[in-house]
Amino acid sequence: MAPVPKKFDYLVLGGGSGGIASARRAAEYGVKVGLIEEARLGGTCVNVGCVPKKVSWYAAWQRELMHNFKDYGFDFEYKGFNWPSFKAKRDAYIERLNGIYERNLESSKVELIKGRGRFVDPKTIQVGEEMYTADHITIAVGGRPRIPEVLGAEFGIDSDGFFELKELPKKALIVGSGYIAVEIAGVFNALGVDTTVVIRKAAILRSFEHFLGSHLMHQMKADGVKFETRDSVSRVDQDGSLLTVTTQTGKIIPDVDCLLWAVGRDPHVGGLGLEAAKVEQDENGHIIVDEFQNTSSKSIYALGDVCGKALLTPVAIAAGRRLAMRLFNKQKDLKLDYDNIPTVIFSHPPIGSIGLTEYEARDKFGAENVRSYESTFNPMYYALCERKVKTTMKLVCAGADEKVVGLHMIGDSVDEILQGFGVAIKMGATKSQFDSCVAIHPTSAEELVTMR
Ligand SMILES: Cc1cc2nc3c(=O)[nH]c(=O)nc-3n(C[C@H](O)[C@H](O)[C@H](O)COP(=O)(O)OP(=O)(O)OC[C@H]3O[C@@H](n4cnc5c(N)ncnc54)[C@H](O)[C@@H]3O)c2cc1C
Ligand SMILES: NC(=O)C1=CN([C@@H]2O[C@H](COP(=O)(O)OP(=O)(O)OC[C@H]3O[C@@H](n4cnc5c(N)ncnc54)[C@H](OP(=O)(O)O)[C@@H]3O)[C@@H](O)[C@H]2O)C=CC1
Ligand SMILES: N[C@@H](CCC(=O)N[C@@H](CSSC[C@H](NC(=O)CC[C@H](N)C(=O)O)C(=O)NCC(=O)O)C(=O)NCC(=O)O)C(=O)O
Repeated sequence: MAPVPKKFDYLVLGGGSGGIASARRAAEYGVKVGLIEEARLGGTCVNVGCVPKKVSWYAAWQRELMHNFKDYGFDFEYKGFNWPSFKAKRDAYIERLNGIYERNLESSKVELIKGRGRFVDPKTIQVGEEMYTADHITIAVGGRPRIPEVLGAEFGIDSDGFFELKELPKKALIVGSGYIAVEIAGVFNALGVDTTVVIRKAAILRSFEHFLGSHLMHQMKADGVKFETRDSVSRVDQDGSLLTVTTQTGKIIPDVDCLLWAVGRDPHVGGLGLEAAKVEQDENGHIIVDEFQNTSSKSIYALGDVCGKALLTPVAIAAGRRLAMRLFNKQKDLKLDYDNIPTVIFSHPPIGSIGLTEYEARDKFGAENVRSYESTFNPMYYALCERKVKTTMKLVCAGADEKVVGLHMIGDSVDEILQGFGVAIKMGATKSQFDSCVAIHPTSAEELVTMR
């Protein structure tokens, strides 16, 4: 006889950024919540994403600062970097976070169900031998790295593998041109790895405002990163611990000790029983949702990376919390506004972007109604330094009142500058309102309120 399902008010499938946030917020309203997680709590962000990535970025940043120590008068000699020691400390931090998240669930009275969940029908999820049911079910199972179909692709690693590396490679080849490719290339290069990025087109970060990718590529090259453009990997051969990579245009790249695929991510939906749940997916496997995170199946919702839109932790968290408030706190019209989501690429230097690119603004408002302001400068930090890293900032404005509809920037500290300006843009600020705020001098951010 099939076991009697254990009943919850709210079941969340996936204990990553969106799932945890939604489950804990729902529990605040006194409902009985279960959270199903098959791996380490915290999901991609905590375990193999934002958190260990940002810590790695900080390590690379320390190394970059050292290049300027002499220029600032310090008697300094670089003696090397101990990756195993750094990795051990980074791993210990993640383990601490896993524990904090488990205790947070306990204190929120969310029941953690460990194991892989699978729908058997639209109301029931099976985990191992147990069955669970709920009035409302949210799918927040995230995504996983995509591996291209290339002969010998299995000899490469993905971003998950990057965080497992026991030693720093000597010669790395990174395939891809998006967030992960440029972030990991930046870390490797700063830490002394011979780094090449293979891109199938001529530019990186092509979905962003054009100058961001070109400026970053210029700086990465100046810092020693090599690019193979308009090319792709056609086969990979292993010879002992080293790889030989052959490209479509016939280049042979020998002695590679780390080949890393960074060509996008796919929704983690295999074996989830979405058909049994009557949950529809798009042609890429992403779960189709409406603006309230409702799927095609009544009382089943989906959010975060599995929906394929704005794959960012704060997006998953915000959608999860709003959904819980809509379902359990009578905020029946609450939903996440996916417009003007700020995003940062932790490259070297970092990139910050929100809103429309200039092309998108021209398309939307007509070229005659769009005006852009741009500023490129050497931040004062580099005034005494031989090595210069330029900053560029661009405001895209539309309409007679010059509403700021896009802000794009690359340079030191833009990662921290963007959040506050994001608030202003979300509030509908105009260029003259930007200018009405007196500058803070000397900072990079002041450029944004003094542009002409
Ligand atoms: C290398 C990297 C760096 C990143 N850096 C940033 C960054 O700096 N800033 C940022 O905003 N975003 C960043 N992201 C993106 C961010 O990590 C994701 O957008 C975010 O984690 C998505 O949250 P989620 O809840 O949708 O899914 P996830 O966090 O992926 O959580 C899904 C969870 O569901 C579990 N699961 C899956 N299937 C099942 C099942 N059947 N049963 C039980 N459990 C299941 C998984 O084990 C996982 O724990 C990065 C991503 C990567 C890969
Ligand atoms: N800082 C942050 O907030 C971070 C966020 N993330 C999130 O995770 C998502 C996934 O990251 P990522 O994996 O970098 O994916 P992205 O979507 O950012 O970039 C992948 C790029 O790789 C190129 N590509 C695709 N297929 C191939 C192929 N077969 N061969 C060569 N190149 C290919 C494409 O660019 P082209 O068409 O130009 O070739 C594509 O845009 C990001 O979109 C982001 O939302 C990830 C890391 C950091
Ligand atoms: N802005 C700080 C962030 C520090 C921070 O958030 N640290 C986290 C680790 S990153 S943990 C990864 C990510 N957290 C966040 O994105 C932070 C969320 C923000 N504080 C908020 O509440 O909205 C996440 O997946 N959250 C899901 C959730 O919490 O529901 C932590 O220590 N957390 C312990 C705790 O929460 O007690 C920084 O960058 O230094």
